[in-house]
Amino acid sequence: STHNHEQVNLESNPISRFQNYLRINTAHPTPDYAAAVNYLTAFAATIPTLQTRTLYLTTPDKPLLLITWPGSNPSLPAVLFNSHLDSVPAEPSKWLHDPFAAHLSDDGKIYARGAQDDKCTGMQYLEAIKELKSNLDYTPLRTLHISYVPDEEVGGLDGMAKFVESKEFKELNIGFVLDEGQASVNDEFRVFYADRSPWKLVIKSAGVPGHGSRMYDNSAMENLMKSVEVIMKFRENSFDLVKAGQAANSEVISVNPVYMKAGIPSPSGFVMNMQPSEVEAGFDIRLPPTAEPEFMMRRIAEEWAPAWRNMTYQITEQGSLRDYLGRPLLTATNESNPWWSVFKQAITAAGGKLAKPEILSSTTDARFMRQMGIPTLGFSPMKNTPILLHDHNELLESSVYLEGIKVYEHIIRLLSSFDGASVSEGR
Ligand code: MET
Ligand SMILES: [Zn+2]
Ligand SMILES: [Zn+2]
Repeated sequence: STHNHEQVNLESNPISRFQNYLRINTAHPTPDYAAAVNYLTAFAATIPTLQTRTLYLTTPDKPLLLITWPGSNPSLPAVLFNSHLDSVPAEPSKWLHDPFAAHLSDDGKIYARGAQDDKCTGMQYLEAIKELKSNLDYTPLRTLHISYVPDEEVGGLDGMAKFVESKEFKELNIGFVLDEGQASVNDEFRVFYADRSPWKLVIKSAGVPGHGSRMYDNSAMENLMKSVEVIMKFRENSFDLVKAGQAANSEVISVNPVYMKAGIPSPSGFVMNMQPSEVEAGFDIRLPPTAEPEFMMRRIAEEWAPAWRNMTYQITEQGSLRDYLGRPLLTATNESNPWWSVFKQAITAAGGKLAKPEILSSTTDARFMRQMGIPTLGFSPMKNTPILLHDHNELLESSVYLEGIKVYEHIIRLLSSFDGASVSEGR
């Protein structure tokens, strides 16, 4: 391999190792995947018996790192732990500390883009294996894989979506997957059995241009604003259900405006006395597995961006809501799924409490594995932690990070020594 291990700064303790990983800027739009893969590869090389492979499923700048801990019975389906290499951008000027400095405050908080989402899990997996190997000399029965994938934050098309379709993935014979979850604000760990489906909606309106002083019908701006009103009313109805305690955030269809593009630019800002002839707005929509996509499509075509109001629209659906038989992508969290029982036991063994399983309100690469029929749970061991993913001042307490390593030690041990599941169960 071409990796240069000498350049990598591997500290002697887990917190500094985590900080160094966080300092690698893998934020979009220019994630340094090579540096992240180099770092993880170097760390894995310090743990005996771990094998590493780098796959290039699309372009050379989008590596996918696969780390393998061979089990004593390779004929049993393997367990996969997944983590994405990339993160969303950060606006440094709005943070208390540089988002890529991984500053450790006096009260033990690590500030960094990716601290929660999800560079924590990526390093915790390896730290847990390191502990299991060095302290317990444990050998797994089932083979265990860790995947580090690119591009999760931009929809996963060049990452996990490609990986699950590859022959390399099929050869792994994965029986169960653990992927990222979300922080818990109380002392119960959260676990997720489904994601919401992400749609990007762009609506555009064309209209009659004219003098800024004139009132007339059918301007592009008026047409767009009418749609915005209708959409925000739909949003309010969803949100009211949540506020009234009738549904969880993740159980309703959410729609949030994320950008607006309008106006005629001028050196000092925008031309104020002209009404533009073309405007556009973008919305982030998330559909729970229970939603009917066809129904939503019709609503958008007829009410949100109707052609009769001079509107056009584009929906980019990123990953399907259903598997190839049309079943919603849910992983069973009852006794029908033996992996679920083992996972639950592991949390108990770690001294943890588990909240009622939830649908994740955002979206992860787990949907691609579920689409392949592989039972997949979302889990990030962060309790008593504010939910700061994609936010300014994303942070993680070092004590929470260290406790997470312990939790993964139990999870990895129980899942990889589980001998009872037939492959078809839990799917
Ligand atoms: N994890 C990201 C999110 O939930 C990207 C998912 S695919 C749009 O926004
Ligand atoms: Zn994530
Ligand atoms: Zn994210």
